[in-house]
Amino acid sequence: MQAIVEAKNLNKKVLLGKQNELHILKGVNLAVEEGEFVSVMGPSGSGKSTLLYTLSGMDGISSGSVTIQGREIGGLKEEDLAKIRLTTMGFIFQDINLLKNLSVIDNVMFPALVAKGADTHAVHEKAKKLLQMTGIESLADNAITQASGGQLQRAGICRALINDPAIIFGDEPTGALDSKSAAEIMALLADINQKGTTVVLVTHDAKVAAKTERIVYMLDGRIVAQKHMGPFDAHRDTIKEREEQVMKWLVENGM
Ligand SMILES: Nc1ncnc2c1ncn2[C@@H]1O[C@H](COP(=O)(O)OP(=O)(O)OP(=O)(O)O)[C@@H](O)[C@H]1O
Repeated sequence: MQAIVEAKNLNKKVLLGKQNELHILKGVNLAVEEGEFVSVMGPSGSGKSTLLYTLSGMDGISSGSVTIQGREIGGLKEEDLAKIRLTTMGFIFQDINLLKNLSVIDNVMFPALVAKGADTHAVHEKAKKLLQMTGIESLADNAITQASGGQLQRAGICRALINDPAIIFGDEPTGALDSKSAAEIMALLADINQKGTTVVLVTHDAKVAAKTERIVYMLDGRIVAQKHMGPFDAHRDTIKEREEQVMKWLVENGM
């Protein structure tokens, strides 16, 4: 299996004032393979979001390297990096970041229309299919202010998928949702992953992590433990058992 995204000895430092430097990521090594479903856990401030943003090239790094599909992104021009982000990656955030003056379907279509020469009709058809897949097709023409949190998150997933990304990054994608909506969104992400898209998400929630194949645990800017759960198989496993395994692992490792 080839790594679709890989960090080698990744360091991220930021200057706080003139004198103080904060070392956020401290020599992180992580290879995510094509088709994997990975979650990143760890206490608040351990560097999870920073890892996600540096892996996706949304944030720069101080030293080390990040490669996406074998291509090191460190030396790329912003324009080239933006193109890679647009065509290779989808992003789902906790605070969904949809544009308030656009309808649900226009929000979903937006990243595809940014590309020059996009076929608006084809993009519209594809957006409709995605809305259908996520069960919110009836909201297509509604203002996003009329949608619930779970519905907005579904729209966010549709938007993340519109350019057929090879990889989806999620920063607490279920963090703002009630448990029923969170479970539905996770089922959707698992389904997308089964169809071949790599998914990497940050979560505080053991129930969310239990649905992923591999859990990476961060502490103070380092990856200190990993757990290979294997793919969730609804015929063989119950999510409750997997969640208990995750909780046990967290406790055993003093996490
Ligand atoms: N641009 C920045 N400038 C200053 N400090 C930063 C910056 N980005 C992150 N930090 C700090 O780096 C640390 C790691 O932040 P990060 O958001 O990656 O952690 P996290 O594990 O995702 O936390 P949480 O679970 O609370 O979201 C925190 O102490 C944060 O305040």
